Amino acid sequence: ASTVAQKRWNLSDFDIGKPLGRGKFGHVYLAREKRSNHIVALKVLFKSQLQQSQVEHQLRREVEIQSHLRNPNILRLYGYFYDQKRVYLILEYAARGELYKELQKCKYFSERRAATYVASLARALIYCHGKHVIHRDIKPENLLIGAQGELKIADFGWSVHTFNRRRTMCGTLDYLPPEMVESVEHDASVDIWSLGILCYEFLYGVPPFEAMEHSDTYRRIVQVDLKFPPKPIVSPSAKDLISQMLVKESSQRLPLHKLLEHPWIVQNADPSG
Ligand SMILES: Cn1ncc2ncnc(NCCc3cnc(NC(=O)Nc4cccc(C(F)(F)F)c4)s3)c21
Repeated sequence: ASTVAQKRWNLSDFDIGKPLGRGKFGHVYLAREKRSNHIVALKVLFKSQLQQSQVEHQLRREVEIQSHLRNPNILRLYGYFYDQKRVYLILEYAARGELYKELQKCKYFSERRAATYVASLARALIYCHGKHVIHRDIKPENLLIGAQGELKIADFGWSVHTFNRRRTMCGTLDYLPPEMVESVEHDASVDIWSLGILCYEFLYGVPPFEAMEHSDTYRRIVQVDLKFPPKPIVSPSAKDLISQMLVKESSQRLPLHKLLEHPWIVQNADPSG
């Protein structure tokens, strides 16, 4: 039988449902594939905008990379199709939506919830790095929540196979490690830095180097100006983990498999993830 990936899809294969969100390049809709009744998310991208931003090659790379990734904490990209004006991404549907909205609602997460998310992201990144893929854009906006509350990394639009490493700047600087902000060579340890930023933001509700001006954020990142506010109360063990991840020298950052053995993760993360 032909797998999902080989079928040539088109819009008439789907019933389109409610909008799920809108990104810079287009909107996402709930959709049902008519023959199988399979619920998916359909991201609609305008070719004109992709051409304007010269990102078509990134989209092709994303589709290529995603077609080889299978992990419970990585949102599946089942396939794509296009018509005259648009490109459509057929995506796994994450029933509990966007993590950043959940973080805004709760202000910050409990240590158990934060550690559970960080551990599942670490496992997903170990899987990606094992396939020589670095995501490079780990931030709350790219994280979704599945039906059982599990975290799913989405949007590999900035991911690369680790032999080519160039990247142009775009989007928030907050999650970028020093070597990317300074635009020098970088490797999989960039995702360890971003995971450290995320862990801080899960616990405090804001990323550690946030500042009013880009120039101030830039300076705080390259100086690793890491401060832990007195509120909310966060365990010393959590601060120890974050301090081992937000290290300027990329080779000195805590490796992801060591993160899974860190006491804060062992004592707080729910093993099911
Ligand atoms: C909101 N929401 N709620 C539930 C839910 N369930 C599933 N998905 C959702 N949202 C979509 C999440 C995405 C996954 N993969 C993406 N990929 C992408 O957007 N790629 C992409 C776009 C434009 C340009 C480029 C390029 F060219 F620069 F590379 C790359 S977006 C959901």
